[in-house]
Amino acid sequence: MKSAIIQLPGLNRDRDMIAALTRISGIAPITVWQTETELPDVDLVVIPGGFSYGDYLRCGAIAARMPVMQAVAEKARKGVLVMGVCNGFQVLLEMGLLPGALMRNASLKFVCREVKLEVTNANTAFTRGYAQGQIIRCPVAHHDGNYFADDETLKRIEGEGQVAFRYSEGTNPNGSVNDIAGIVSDSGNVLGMMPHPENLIEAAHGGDDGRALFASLLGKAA
Ligand SMILES: NC(=O)CC[C@H](N)C(=O)O
Repeated sequence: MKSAIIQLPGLNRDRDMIAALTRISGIAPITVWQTETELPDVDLVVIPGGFSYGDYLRCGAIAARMPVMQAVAEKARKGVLVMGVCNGFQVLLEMGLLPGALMRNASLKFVCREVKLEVTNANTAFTRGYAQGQIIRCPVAHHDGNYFADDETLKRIEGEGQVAFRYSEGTNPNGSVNDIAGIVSDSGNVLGMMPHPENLIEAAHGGDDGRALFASLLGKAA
């Protein structure tokens, strides 16, 4: 599988994502700077986590308006897999590629800890390596992870199986409505999630529960 990683000033999880994709797919992703207007021919585009533009204005708002994002939106429209993790999720919401918004954590504090996630829909390109309802460990590190959507949108995404991951076992770290931790687009090829699966892929990380997500994308066993 060929992948591209978008790089923006202020991101800090891009190297972790590159390492995870390289480790699991055996092919290093192509890195694409924010000012590019075209993307290479790839199967997967990833917007990694961090603090693009210092989180000024709103997390992800400035990044969403950079030239490369039009190319990302075009790939999404064509059905190419697009994944945004943490700041990447915020960018995808700001671009309108996913519904809802991420607000300041209910605690008004930055949270950096491990949570439990339920794989709410194991029938997506990103989650098929997990069992339906499986509980996995995953780290989080953010201050704007409080997912919100209006009642109508919430009903739709819940009804259509667009909730991919939910915080479980009372570990919701940010006040997200319905414990939502990650969602897919109605077309199923765009995933946004706050937790960081790229930081739990091998023994040195203290576990490998994130591995199956990447393996799902590659059509490989975890
Ligand atoms: N780790 C991240 O990507 C953090 C995202 C964003 N800067 C926040 O704190 O909410």
